Amino acid sequence: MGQTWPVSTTGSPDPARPTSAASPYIELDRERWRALARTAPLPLTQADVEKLRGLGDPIDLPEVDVVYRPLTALLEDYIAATRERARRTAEFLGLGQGAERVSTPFVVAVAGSVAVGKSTTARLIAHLLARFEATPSVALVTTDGFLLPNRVLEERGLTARKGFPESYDRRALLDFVAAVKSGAPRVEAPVYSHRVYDVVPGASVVVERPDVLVLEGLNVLQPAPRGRRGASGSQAPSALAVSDFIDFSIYVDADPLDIRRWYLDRFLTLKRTAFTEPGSYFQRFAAIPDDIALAAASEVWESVNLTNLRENIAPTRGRATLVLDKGPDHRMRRVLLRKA
Ligand SMILES: Nc1ncnc2c1ncn2[C@@H]1O[C@H](COP(=O)(O)OP(=O)(O)O)[C@@H](O)[C@H]1O
Ligand SMILES: CC(C)(COP(=O)(O)O)[C@@H](O)C(=O)NCCC(=O)O
Repeated sequence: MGQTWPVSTTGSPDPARPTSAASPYIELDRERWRALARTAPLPLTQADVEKLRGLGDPIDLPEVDVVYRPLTALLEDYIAATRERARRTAEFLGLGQGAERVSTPFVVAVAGSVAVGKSTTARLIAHLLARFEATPSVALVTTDGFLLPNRVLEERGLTARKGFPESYDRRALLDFVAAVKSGAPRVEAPVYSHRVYDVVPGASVVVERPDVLVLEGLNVLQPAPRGRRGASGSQAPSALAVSDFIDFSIYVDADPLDIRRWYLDRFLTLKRTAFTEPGSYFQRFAAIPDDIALAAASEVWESVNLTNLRENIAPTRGRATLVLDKGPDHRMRRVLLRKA
């Protein structure tokens, strides 16, 4: 509570303002980015508007138009360039009409804090990318399915560390993304339920070689964990990270005080809706007064989610291809795009 934590002191340098004069990013302020919407293709149709409203987020449609239409047009350009490179590589290798043989799903990752708006961004991007003729098939996977089951978290003393890198089955997540990027015809990802606050035994989402995989999660830009040394002192072969299989990454950024407010607002909304449902892990909160429930949620924010943001998530921001910086009202303030 009352946390003062300016964006520039998150433990990693603001990627737009590194200590040296040069930055690896091009910075576009709201007006400059907005101007791109005038020429970006595929304006929203009535069907899009209805579909987007049906996604359950309080989406401001003009905002979708100015932010996500240029963003998805840019992504389509990266996808086309990647496919062209695959075609040229196949030609170089003498694989004949083998663009297929080296071309795999384009993986777009969406990273950022709990409650910063990753899910909303990922859903919007997935919907908008599927409208393009070149990418009709788009799959969306969230990394929460790869969290260790509550039973295992308890055994390892990680119950209060949900969302921290060590709370995931990192090997399974890495294997999943590696299989998708290997062009495997069918890959399964486990599923997490926010209602029961646990991984759903036996449930999975199937990814069948889509044009694009949107992968959303707190830790998608995390570097590989430090490899354990084997008996011979040699480094264990675990140096790969999920980020090695990402083609384009988006870090959704905002002031932590704003994110905290969004977290608590969402908590209050859920308290009145999802928490009242039978089987909800948080049903006990539905019946207690708002101020008491909010005090408990603030404590979780400070001790779990803000700590994870500071220690593990914000330090990965500078690895993103694009940083989407949002103001207190969720409106985009600026976009940082990595120089080519
Ligand atoms: N563009 C937006 N406009 C208004 N509210 C938003 C927007 N993006 C996210 N939110 C709200 O902020 C909260 C957090 O967003 P969400 O996508 O659930 O975050 P995350 O997936 O990062 O935890 C939710 O209550 C969501 O409805
Ligand atoms: C499930 C999450 C860890 C997010 O997982 P992600 O999909 O980003 O991998 C997070 O939403 C969460 O529930 N955190 C636990 C702390 C809390 O209840 O706020």
